[in-house]
Amino acid sequence: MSLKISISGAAGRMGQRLIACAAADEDLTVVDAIDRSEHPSVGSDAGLVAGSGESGVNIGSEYCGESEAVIDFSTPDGAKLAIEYCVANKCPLVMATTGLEENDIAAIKSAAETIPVVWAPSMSLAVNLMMKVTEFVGTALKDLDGGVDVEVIERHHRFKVDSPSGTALKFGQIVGDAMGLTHQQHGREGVIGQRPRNEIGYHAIRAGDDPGQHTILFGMLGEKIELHVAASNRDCYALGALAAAKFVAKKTAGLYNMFDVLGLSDGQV
Ligand SMILES: NC(=O)C1=CN([C@@H]2O[C@H](COP(=O)(O)OP(=O)(O)OC[C@H]3O[C@@H](n4cnc5c(N)ncnc54)[C@H](O)[C@@H]3O)[C@@H](O)[C@H]2O)C=CC1
Ligand SMILES: O=C(O)C1=N[C@H](C(=O)O)C[C@H](O)C1
Repeated sequence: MSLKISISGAAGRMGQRLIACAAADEDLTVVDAIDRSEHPSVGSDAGLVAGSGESGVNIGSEYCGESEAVIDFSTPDGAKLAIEYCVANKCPLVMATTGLEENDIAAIKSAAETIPVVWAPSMSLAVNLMMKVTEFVGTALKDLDGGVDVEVIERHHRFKVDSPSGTALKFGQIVGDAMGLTHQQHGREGVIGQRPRNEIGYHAIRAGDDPGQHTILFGMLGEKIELHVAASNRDCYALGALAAAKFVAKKTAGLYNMFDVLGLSDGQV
């Protein structure tokens, strides 16, 4: 039986790749292609907009009510509507939108009390594996004599609106927890003095059409480690989100992440 899914943010860069990748998966059927009502593609066939051929589903702003999982790659406003729809209709949710505020995050956690939710800033296998490696390296270097300076450097396309990326913030949280680093420093300018020991530096580069790269730099005295992960295109995120939809559709209420989907949770690796 094919799983019926809804895509929120369907006319966007990620939405189009989700529509195209889902069309190539016989275990999935897209029943809703949701976008904001003012979007110029509303009323057009979602598959034609995505360049993957006619799908028979037009982009619209109302859910049809048949969905067995909603995938949201939109904006904080779109995410809010997706959460409200899923809670009201007891529908499993995959939340991929970044740049969320505290109240949005509270809404995700509250939703997970009644429906299953997968929430992750990156649906990529490689990124999630690198999070595990980052935790390992951070833990190993925690008490190193001479100290270790951690910098998180991310690169994305010029169209990205949130900064730093949700993934960079997650890398920072992981390495901060592992190493006991408490201060977040976003860029540096002026005569600000020597680098304090307890900070994580974040640097967000915006250039061209880059689909996403993250580097975690561990700077020591005499040597350094740079962990680097880069997307070649957006399908790593789309395919991860579709796997998350299949996962979440079988789960009971609760908050899950991509470690759960990929079998990378503690005790599984
Ligand atoms: N977790 C992950 O693996 C990834 C997350 N993202 C995140 O996904 C989000 C979308 O990224 P892109 O596709 O590049 O952006 P985009 O700007 O190309 O697409 C967003 C789409 O959402 C639509 N939208 C706006 N309001 C809406 C509403 N109320 N309901 C439904 N749709 C609405 C927009 O009209 C647009 O078509 C961003 O927050 C981005 O950071 C992007 C890639 C991977
Ligand atoms: O906006 C993007 O493109 C991406 N956003 C996500 C983030 O903010 O971490 C994930 C990925 O890096 C692509």
